[in-house]
Amino acid sequence: MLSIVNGTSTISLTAGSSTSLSHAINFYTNILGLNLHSETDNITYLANNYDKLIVELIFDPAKGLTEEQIQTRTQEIHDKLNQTDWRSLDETIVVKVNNIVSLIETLQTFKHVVQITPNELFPNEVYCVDPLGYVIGFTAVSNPLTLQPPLQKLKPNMGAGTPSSFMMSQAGSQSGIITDDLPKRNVGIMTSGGDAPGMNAAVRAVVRAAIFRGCKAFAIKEGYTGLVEGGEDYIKEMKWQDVRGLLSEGGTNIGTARCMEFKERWGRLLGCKHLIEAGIDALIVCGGDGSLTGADLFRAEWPSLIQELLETNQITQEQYDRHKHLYICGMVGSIDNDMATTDSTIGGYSSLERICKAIDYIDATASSHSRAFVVEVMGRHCGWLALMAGIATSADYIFIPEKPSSSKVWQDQMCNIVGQHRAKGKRKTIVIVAEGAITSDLQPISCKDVKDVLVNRLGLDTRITTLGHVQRGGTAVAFDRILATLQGVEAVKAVLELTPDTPSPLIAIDENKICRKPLVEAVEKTKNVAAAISERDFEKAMSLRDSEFKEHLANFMSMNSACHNEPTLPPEQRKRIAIINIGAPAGGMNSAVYAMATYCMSRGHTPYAIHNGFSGLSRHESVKSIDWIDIEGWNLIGGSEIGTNRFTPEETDVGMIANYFEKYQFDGLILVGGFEAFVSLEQLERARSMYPAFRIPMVLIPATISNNVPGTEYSLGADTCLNSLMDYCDVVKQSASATRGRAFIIEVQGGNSGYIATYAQLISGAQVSYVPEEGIQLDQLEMDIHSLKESFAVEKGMTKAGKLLLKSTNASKVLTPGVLADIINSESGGEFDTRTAIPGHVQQGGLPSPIDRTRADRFAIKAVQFIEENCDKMCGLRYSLEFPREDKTITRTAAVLGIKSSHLRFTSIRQLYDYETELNKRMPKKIFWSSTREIADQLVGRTKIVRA
Ligand SMILES: Nc1ncnc2c1ncn2[C@@H]1O[C@H](COP(=O)(O)OP(=O)(O)OP(=O)(O)O)[C@@H](O)[C@H]1O
Ligand SMILES: O=P(O)(O)OC[C@H]1O[C@](O)(CO)[C@@H](O)[C@@H]1O
Ligand SMILES: [Mg+2]
Repeated sequence: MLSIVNGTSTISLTAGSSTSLSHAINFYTNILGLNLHSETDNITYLANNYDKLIVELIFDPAKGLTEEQIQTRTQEIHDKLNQTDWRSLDETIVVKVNNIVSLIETLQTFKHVVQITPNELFPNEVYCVDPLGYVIGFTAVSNPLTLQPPLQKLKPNMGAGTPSSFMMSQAGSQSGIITDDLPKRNVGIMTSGGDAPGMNAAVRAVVRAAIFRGCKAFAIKEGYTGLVEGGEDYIKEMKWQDVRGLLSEGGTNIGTARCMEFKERWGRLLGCKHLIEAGIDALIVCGGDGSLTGADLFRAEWPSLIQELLETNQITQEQYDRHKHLYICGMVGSIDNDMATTDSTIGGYSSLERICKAIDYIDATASSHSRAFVVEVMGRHCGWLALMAGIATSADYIFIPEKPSSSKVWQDQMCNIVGQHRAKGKRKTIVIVAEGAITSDLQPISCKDVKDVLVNRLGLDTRITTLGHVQRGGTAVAFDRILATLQGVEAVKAVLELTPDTPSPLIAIDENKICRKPLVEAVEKTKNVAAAISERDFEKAMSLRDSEFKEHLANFMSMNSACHNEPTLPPEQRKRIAIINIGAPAGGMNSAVYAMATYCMSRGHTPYAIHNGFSGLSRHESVKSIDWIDIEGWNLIGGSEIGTNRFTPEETDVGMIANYFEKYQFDGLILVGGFEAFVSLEQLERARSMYPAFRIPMVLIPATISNNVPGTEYSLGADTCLNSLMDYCDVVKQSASATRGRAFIIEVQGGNSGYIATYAQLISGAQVSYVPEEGIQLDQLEMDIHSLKESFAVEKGMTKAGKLLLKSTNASKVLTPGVLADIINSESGGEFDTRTAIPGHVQQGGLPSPIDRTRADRFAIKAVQFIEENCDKMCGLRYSLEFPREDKTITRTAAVLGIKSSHLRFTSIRQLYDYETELNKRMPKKIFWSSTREIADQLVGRTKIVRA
C-alpha cells in the first residue's frame, strides 16, 4: 500500500483497474472514513494500523526534508527495497519525486513492482502492479474517488430484496447481491486430504459468498475423487440453504478423500473434462499440503490438459475458449499446520484444543498416581501440534521432527529435564511425541522407546496414550470457524479477481491478517521442508518453518529449563521484575504469569507477583517472589491465581505504590489486564516525573474478553470467551431448531466493544448482532423483525433452523433482551416465539483456550525481553533531577504489547492514550473489525440499512 503525501495536499491513491477497485476503495475509505487528512495522521495511522510500508512522496523539498536528506533517504530506500521483501519493511520511507515522470522512474527502481503503465488517456495517472498482483494507481487529481459512485454495501430493500427471500432465491438473482464489476464465474469448492474441523465453515462461506456476488456455487464431493468421477453425483450446484447449519458441524459434509487416481495424469485429464462439463470456471481447494500440491500441478498442467481434450474431441471449441484458464485458489485445511507461508491452517487449533483437553484430563490421573505419560499426537511430518500442545500443557519434554537429536542426546536431555522437575517436587510427567518424531539419523522415535527410557533410567511408572483420530473429530473451535469463514469469503473474491496472467493464490493468515500468497511458492517451500528433513539438514528445515514456529520452540525450551541451576544471563544483568493482574479475569492471565515467571527464572531474573492488584499492594504490601513449584500447572487454569481487580493506582495510593516499588527495587513491571490496566499504565508513566521508582520499563499484556485495549487487535481471554459463547450459542440454537419456530435473543458481554458480539455472530450464524458502536436503530430493528418473520414464514415446518439474535449489553440500555423479545413476539403474529438467554459471567471463566495459553506465553516472553532491552535506558535516569519525560526514547519504555495486522508490536502508552483512545468510551478510536461485521451480515443474508 502506498500513502502519498504532498506537503499541503494529499496526492490520492486510486484504482488502476476494475480488479483492484475494491482493494483501493477499501484502503481509501479506511483513511477517509477516519478523516485522517494530515500528513502526520496519515503516516501514524498507516504505520500503526494499515500495513508495513509507507512511501511518502515529497513533491516540495522546502516543505519536508533538505535536498540532501531526501537524496540520502531515497538511496536508503532503494537499497532496502532491492534487498528486502518490501512487505516486511517496517518504517516510513520518503521518496522525492517532482512529477509523474519521475514517479514512474522511481517506481521502476523498486525491485518488486513488476509492471508500470503510464495512462495514455490521463497523463496524470500511472499504474503499477505490486507483488500480490494488485494494480495500484497514482493520480495527481485530488481525491479522485469522489468521482466514483459511493460504495454500495447491503441494500435496504424492503420488498423482493429482503434477506429471507434473497436467501431462498436462486443464485443469479440480483436482489441484495453485491454489485461490483468483478466477473460472474461458476465457482467450485472441494475439500481434500484428511478432514479438518472448519472445512464445513469454509464450504458454507464459499457457497454463500459466491451466491452473494451473483455467481453459481458448486460442491465437488469426495475431494479429487469427485473430479475424477464427475457427473451430477459428484459435482452439485449448491444453493444458499444447502449450507445452513454447517458452521457447527465437524468434519466435512461434502466428503473428502485421498485419491490416488488424481496423482496420475489421466486422472487429472478426467478432472479437467468433468470441470468443463459442469461449466466450472474457478476452483477453490481446501486441503493440506498434498491437496494443494495436486492443485498446483493441476493449474500448471491445465493448458496441456485442455488442449488434449480439444484435440481428442472430448470438448468443443466453445468449451475450450471459455475454459482456457482455470482460476484456482488454495485454502489450507489440515490439522497438521504444515503448509509454508501461513501461520495457521483451518483445523489446526481445533485439533490442538482436543489434544490439550485430553492432556488436561491425563494430568489429573498422572498427578494422582505420580505417573509419567507419553502422549502421541498427529501431525504427520510436522511438529506444530506437538510443540503447541507442549507449550499449552506445560509438558516436560516434546519430540518433533524438525529438531531431532541422536538417541544418546535425547535420552540424556529428557532424563535431565524430567529428573530436575521431579526433584523440585513435580508429581507428574508429560512427554509429547509427534507421530513423525525421528532421531538425527532419521530413525523413528516411538512412544515405546520413550517409555522404556523413563522406566529404566528414572524408574517412573509410565503409561502411553495415543490420541489418534479423536484429534480430528468434533466441531471447529471459534478460531477455525473465523479463519475458515473469512478465508472462504476472501477465496471467492480472489478467484473472481484473478486474470489469466496473475498467479494462483493461497489464502493465508499472517498473525491477524488474512492475505494472499502465491500458491506455487507455498507448495515449493513446503516440499523443501520435507526434502531438508530427509537430507538431515534440520537447520534448513527449521528455517523454512514460519518464524512463529521458531519463536514458540525457543520459548518452550527456555520455559522448560526454568528450574535449571544455570540461568542464561550473567548475575549483573539479572533483574527484579514485578507482575500484576488488573481488571476483570480473562482466560490466559495465569498462563501469562506462568510464562513470565518461568522465562524470568531461565534467564536469572527474580519474578515477583503483586497479589490482588494495586489495592492489594498499597494496603497489604502484597508482594511475593515466585517459586517454580508454586506456579506449576498455572498455565492450564482459568481466572487469576494472583488475584485481580479494577482499581487503578490513582484510585488506590500512588505514593504508597511507589514506596513499595522502591522497597523491592523493581527493575521492571509487567501488567496483565484490560482497559483498567491500560489506564494504570498511563498513570504510572505520568507519575514518573514525581516518583523515581516508576522510572523503569513497564509493559502491558492486554487481557480482556472485551478486546478493547488500544494498541492491539487481540487481547488474551477474547478467544476463551468466544469459545464459551460459541458453545453456548450452538446449544441454544439446537434447542431453538428442535422446537421449530423459535428465536432466541442472547445477551453478550464486552462493555462498549462489539467485538465479541460480532465474532460470535460470525461463528454461530446468528441473524444479527447489535453492538454498542451502532446501537439499536428502530428502522433497523423493524427490518430485522420483518426478515425474521419472512424467513420463518418461508421455512414454516420445513427446516429446523433456529434463529439467534445477539445483543451486546451496552448496545441499548432501554431495549433489554426481555423488551426486544416482547416487541418481536407482538410483531410475530403468533407465527414464532422469541425467548431470551443470558450466558453472563460464563463468558469470563473456564479453562483458557490453547490459543490464549500459547499467545500468553508468546506475549509474556516478549514482555520480559522488552524489560531486559529497556532497563539500561532508564538506569541513569532513576535518581536524576532532570527527567526528560517527554523524550520519545523514554516514553517508549512504557508500552502496550499488541498484535497489529501482521505484527507483534510495542506501542508507547503515551501515543495510544493521547491519540488513539476514546477515553470516555473506553475504546480505541479505530475499530479494526468493521469489515467482519459486514461479512457476518452478508453470510446470513441480513439486510442492513446503509447510513450516510
Ligand atoms: N503430488 C500430487 N499430485 C497430484 N495430486 C496430489 C499430489 N499429492 C496429493 N495429491 C492429491 O491430494 C490428496 C490429498 O493429499 P494428502 O493425502 O497428502 O493430504 P493433505 O491434502 O496433505 O491433507 P492432510 O495432510 O491434512 O491429510 C491426495 O490423495 C491426492 O489426490
Ligand atoms: O486418517 P488417515 O488417513 O489415517 O491419516 C492420518 C493422517 O492424517 C492426518 O490426521 C492429517 O494429515 C495426519 O496428522 C495423520 O498422519
Ligand atoms: Mg498433508
